[in-house]
Amino acid sequence: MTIGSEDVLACRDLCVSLGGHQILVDIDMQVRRAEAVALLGANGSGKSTLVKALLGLVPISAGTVWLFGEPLSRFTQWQRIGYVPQRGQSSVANATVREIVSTGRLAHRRAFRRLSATDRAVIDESLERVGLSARAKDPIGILSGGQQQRALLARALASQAELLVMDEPLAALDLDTQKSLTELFGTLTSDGLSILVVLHGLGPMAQIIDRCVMLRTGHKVYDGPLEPSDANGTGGHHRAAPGPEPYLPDPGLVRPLDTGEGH
Ligand SMILES: Nc1ncnc2c1ncn2[C@@H]1O[C@H](COP(=O)(O)OP(=O)(O)OP(=O)(O)O)[C@@H](O)[C@H]1O
Repeated sequence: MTIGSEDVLACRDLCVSLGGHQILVDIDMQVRRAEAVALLGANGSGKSTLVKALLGLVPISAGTVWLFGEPLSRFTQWQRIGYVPQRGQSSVANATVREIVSTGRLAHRRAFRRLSATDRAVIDESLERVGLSARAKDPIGILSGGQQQRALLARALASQAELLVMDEPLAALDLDTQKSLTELFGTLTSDGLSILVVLHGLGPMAQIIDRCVMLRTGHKVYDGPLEPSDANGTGGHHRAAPGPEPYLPDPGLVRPLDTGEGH
């Protein structure tokens, strides 16, 4: 089985079982270079599990994952991937914000070497980009939830990865911050960064998402582009939480149900 030369991430027939239950069933998907793909679906549909399986963080029961063209089992270039886990999964309360962001540079440093001037500049710029420069010396544990999320994003930015995998990165962030980070992600994808992002609602991210993959009870039920009318971001919540009725594989499902505009 071959994968596309532009694919930075791909999986075929991916199955995951946890605790005796099959969580993901025969998932095929890919993320291409410079593409931003949203992973959508109701609570418990398997989005986080899929992301973790793609990164080798949970065991795969069947199927294959490729990262940058290498099978997951042989992949070693983890510096090419930045991962922003779901909030609350990676807090180290006593570390300072700067220390957390500095760990994003680990893959670039040689063992036992201090941070280089380049490392420090990248860390400073990453803190600046998420608006946390003034909080750099604070222990991360005293920051608000949204500020902690920004620190995790800064760590991913500091890694200068080619693929960012993010699990609800904008949850708990105010709208202005969501917009400015979306703008930043848009600039980075224009420069060749690829993004796979778990979202509950598209919100401002609709502006930069090229394609969405929707899961329902562990099955992929949609993989396609956003409709042009989705670019205003109003449709995401409807898209992210399909109702209990049988799924119709119709891209119309990704159309906003209520744009709030009168007739
Ligand atoms: N370690 C585990 N053992 C057993 N079941 C698990 C485990 N991890 C996840 N699950 C189950 O897998 C299903 C999918 O969970 P997952 O966290 O992937 O969903 P999600 O789509 O990311 O949900 P949410 O939108 O609520 O974050 C859920 O029913 C969950 O209970």
